[in-house]
Amino acid sequence: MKRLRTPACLTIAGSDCSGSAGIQADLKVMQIHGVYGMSVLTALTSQNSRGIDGIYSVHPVLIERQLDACLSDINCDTVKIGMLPDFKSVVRIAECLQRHRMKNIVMDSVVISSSGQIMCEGTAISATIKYLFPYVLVYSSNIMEAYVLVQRVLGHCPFSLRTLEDIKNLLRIIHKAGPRFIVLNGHHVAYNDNFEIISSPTTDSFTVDLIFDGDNFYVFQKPYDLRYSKTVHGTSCSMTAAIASNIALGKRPLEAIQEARQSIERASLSIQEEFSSISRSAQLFRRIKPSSSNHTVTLCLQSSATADNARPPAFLSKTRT
Ligand SMILES: Cc1ncc(COP(=O)(O)O)c(N)n1
Repeated sequence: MKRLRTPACLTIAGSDCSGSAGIQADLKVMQIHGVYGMSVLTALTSQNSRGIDGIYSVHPVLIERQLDACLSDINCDTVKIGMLPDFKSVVRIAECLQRHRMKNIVMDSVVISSSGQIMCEGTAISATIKYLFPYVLVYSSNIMEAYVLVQRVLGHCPFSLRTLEDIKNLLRIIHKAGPRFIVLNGHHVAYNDNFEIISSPTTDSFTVDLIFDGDNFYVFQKPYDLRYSKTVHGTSCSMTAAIASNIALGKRPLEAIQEARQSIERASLSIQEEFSSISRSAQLFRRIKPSSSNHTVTLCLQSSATADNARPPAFLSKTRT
């Protein structure tokens, strides 16, 4: 059926003055996908590819006013949430999103930046779990952030991270707290053939990304590649903005997630390392190509307890392990 209007997406995030992460990355990615982008700023930062040296939070009242201004005027298909600096902002955002009955919420966990900077107060994480998680459709994080989150959910993490099964258990706990789909970026962690985490990767080591939908784990195993850990900062902002855009375009969550992962991964891998950071950033955004919706994705499905009933969507061709 022909679309009558351009899909619209709202990003609630911090500003990255250097243009690679946060609001700036989100709007670029939405534009690439042909989605109309709106933005609510939660914080101003001074940063570049080497690190972050200043964070200034926007007053929660002004965050709420920005949100009301956008949502009371423009029909919004998807909300993408990034940096949430403090408790009060989270509470205001949660109230406002409920008031406007926003359903398609995609959240990027912005707890620690790729340069190692803490991006929010601890109480903001607790507020996110309590007030926002019940409404989150897709939640995306890396392993360290997932671990910090589980510590906040349970008060402590009841196991240490030694194997892939431990990582899956983190996702099971997060899923119980609310988000319906969880995307785990695992490219910093290396495994051996027994799926044990190893600290000194060899040429045989591999990494694992996961998607969990509450029933099934979709497992993406790749050779450990140093290039993944050297990509431009803002890669996870771009990936979640791509997921939000795909959902705004009418794709189902698993399809939206998988296409976004692939397009960002392809773009990241083709970046030429010899160039300056600004040029690498420019290359990333230039090379993000939204996937066409009718391609087949081959992935490896590892089922949880419901293995026998597991029925992946038709567009995923599965191979069981
Ligand atoms: C405003 C803002 N939001 C998010 C990130 C995280 O991105 P990364 O972890 O790639 O540094 C960032 N650096 N700045």
